[in-house]
Amino acid sequence: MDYLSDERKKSDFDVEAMKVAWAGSIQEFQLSDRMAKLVANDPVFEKFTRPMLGRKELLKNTLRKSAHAWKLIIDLRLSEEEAKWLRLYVDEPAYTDLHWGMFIPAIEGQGTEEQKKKWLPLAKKMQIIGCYAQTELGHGSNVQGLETTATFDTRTDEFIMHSPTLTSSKWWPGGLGKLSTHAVVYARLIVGGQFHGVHGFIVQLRSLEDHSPLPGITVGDIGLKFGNGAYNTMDNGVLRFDHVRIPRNQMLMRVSQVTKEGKIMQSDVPRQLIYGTMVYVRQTIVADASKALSRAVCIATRYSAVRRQFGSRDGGPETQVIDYKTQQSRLFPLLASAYAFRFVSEWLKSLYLDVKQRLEANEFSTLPEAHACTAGLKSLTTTATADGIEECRKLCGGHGYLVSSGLPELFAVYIPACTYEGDNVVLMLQVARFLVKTVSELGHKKPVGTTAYMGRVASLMQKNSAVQTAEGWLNPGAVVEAFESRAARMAVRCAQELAKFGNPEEGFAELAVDLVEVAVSHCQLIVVTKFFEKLQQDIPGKGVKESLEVLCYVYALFLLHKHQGDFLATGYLTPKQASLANAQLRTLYSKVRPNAIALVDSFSYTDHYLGSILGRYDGNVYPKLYEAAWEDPLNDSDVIDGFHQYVQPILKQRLHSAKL
Ligand SMILES: CCCCC/C=C\C/C=C\C/C=C\C/C=C\CCCC(=O)SCCNC(=O)CCNC(=O)[C@H](O)C(C)(C)COP(=O)(O)OP(=O)(O)OC[C@H]1O[C@@H](n2cnc3c(N)ncnc32)[C@H](O)[C@@H]1OP(=O)(O)O
Ligand SMILES: Cc1cc2nc3c(=O)[nH]c(=O)nc-3n(C[C@H](O)[C@H](O)[C@H](O)COP(=O)(O)OP(=O)(O)OC[C@H]3O[C@@H](n4cnc5c(N)ncnc54)[C@H](O)[C@@H]3O)c2cc1C
Repeated sequence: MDYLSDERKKSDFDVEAMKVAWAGSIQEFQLSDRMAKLVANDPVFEKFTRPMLGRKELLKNTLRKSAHAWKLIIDLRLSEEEAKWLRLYVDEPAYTDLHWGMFIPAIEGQGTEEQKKKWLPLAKKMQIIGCYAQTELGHGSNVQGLETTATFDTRTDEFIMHSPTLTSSKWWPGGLGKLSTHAVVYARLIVGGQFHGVHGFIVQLRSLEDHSPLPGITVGDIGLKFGNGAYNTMDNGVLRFDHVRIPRNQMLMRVSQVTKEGKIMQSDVPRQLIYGTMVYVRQTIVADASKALSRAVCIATRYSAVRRQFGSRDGGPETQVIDYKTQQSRLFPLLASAYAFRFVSEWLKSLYLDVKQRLEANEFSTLPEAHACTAGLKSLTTTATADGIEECRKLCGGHGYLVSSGLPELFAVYIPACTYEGDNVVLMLQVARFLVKTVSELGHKKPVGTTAYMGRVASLMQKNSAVQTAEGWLNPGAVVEAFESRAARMAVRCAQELAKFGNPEEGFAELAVDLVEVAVSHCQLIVVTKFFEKLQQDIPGKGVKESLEVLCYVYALFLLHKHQGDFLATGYLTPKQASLANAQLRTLYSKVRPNAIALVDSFSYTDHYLGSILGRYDGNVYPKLYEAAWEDPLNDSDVIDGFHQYVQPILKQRLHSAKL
């Protein structure tokens, strides 16, 4: 029985076409759908018992699933793209994420042709397992502050890898703790007693025979992390070197080379390319944000349609909680954000692929913009997603707190995304630096790409919003101009404040809070703009484009409402115009309402991937919650172990004293 069938009938767009729009293309949809079903129908990938397992069992279970996934990849001859989807739907962080997601990309991006030829075939056949060992106990954000050393020894043509202090211990790398045989280790290069910056080195950590650590290497897991199950399926590790020698050709040498004689040769490649793997992963994290947020929203939306509370008339049904305006005002902006992040990630991927191609042809001019966009959007989308998952939990009331709602585990797995691959504040400060530089160069350099609007700063500073009615906000030009003006005005105001400081670094440090706000407003503008640009494309299917248009306005006007202080303080909007935007937002929520279930069905998630009783496709929530409670191990017996030993004596004592 489909308890949500009435809801599904209310929608006025073609869900199958929306699934394609969400996936990006029919090919991508079919590929993803095939992999989702493959995983959902395979009992090895069951995940409901995960939060009940102890750490050792949990990790062993992950290894079993990863081995099974690898077997499927080989047996079914899956492409790299199919394998990526398969791992995503297995939905369990594992050492393989870092092997495929960072170790291999680091070699691809920073290795020479010769190094790629040697290491990539081994890695891609999984004859070696690698991780990305950058962060240390003492430093993560400050990469230049890393303390591990790689000292060149001209006599033996080797580097000596060493951990000189406790704080130089590598600390956090996923896959390092128990599984990696190799790592790309980031260390200070020392040649002839001189420090030559941080570089990547391929280091073997464990024997390929018996997996024991090689001489001079101390390695282990850093311990339990937040939440049951969740990210504890990953062996984040600690690593120390005691004068471990590696051949010279294991330094990744695309950026700088060290010759046999101990000479440093710089190629034309900028040294920022050493940070290139982070740019790549940040871009994938934006795509993952839309997946994580859409999962939470799918659960909260379906449950909000099932759940009824108050409002019964003449004994009739109570009100579905999704019909409360307050519920809509919390839920629908998240639904719109999931779509917005999906489309901005699509754009970011194309920007990244373009930069990658240029880098391969030794053309580096677009790297700073790629860095700013990946850093800023990673920060913006992960912050919103982490907060959004928690909001979805609250939107599900008490039942959202049950592990079987799927939300606690999703939250626990997701929140480190605000920290890993760059702390979100540190990353916004990078965007701010980029914007300050752009503003300072306005006189002699025309801004391009996502900062092109800064070129119109003079007019953006003067012109105020012309919106007169609530309907007036349903105009892409009016909305985009509002976001451009706000970002440009905030940037200029900050630049003026900065100019008051004699020392720019001192000014940057003092005004950091305002600078982060400028960076956030710039990144929000990017997301809004890319959503409108998406709507200019051909999007087939009855009502699909219209529904997306509604979501685009919900996203933009929700932000405008939330940050109306900025829009008012910069003088671009009047209080009346801000309240017209809010009135329009209420109308838009009413347009989303009948389509809400269809909009989350369009994510095409299997019940397996959602992992939530509240978010079940058929809406059969209460009987399944009731059933699941009885499956809890505590309910194996009526009287639990420990009762007779610890509780009964207390009860008896009370009875005894009561008699007295
Ligand atoms: C179940 C639900 C689904 C959830 C799915 C979950 C996960 C899936 C996601 C992904 C899959 C893979 C793995 C999963 C999980 C975890 C992986 C985590 C791995 C890690 O966690 S791995 C460590 C990452 N660790 C960092 O992230 C450190 C952050 N810290 C930095 O990144 C730098 O340290 C910085 C930038 C703060 C300071 O750098 P600095 O000290 O050099 O100083 P400065 O600021 O002066 O920069 C000098 C010049 O370089 C330019 N520049 C900087 N960065 C650049 C870049 N990347 N590209 C190009 N240019 C760049 C600047 O723009 C400037 O340019 P200019 O001179 O022109 O102004
Ligand atoms: C689950 C998980 C997986 C990880 N996987 C890996 C991995 O595979 N490989 C790897 O190498 N690393 C990994 N990391 C490490 C991760 O990349 C770092 O933790 C991250 O980059 C943040 O650095 P940090 O820990 O040094 O934070 P810190 O920089 O110490 O942050 C602490 C606080 O200081 C603030 N702060 C720091 N610098 C500034 C500044 N300049 N201005 C203002 N505020 C500042 C931050 O905003 C934050 O509030 C992982 C981390 C986690 C949690």
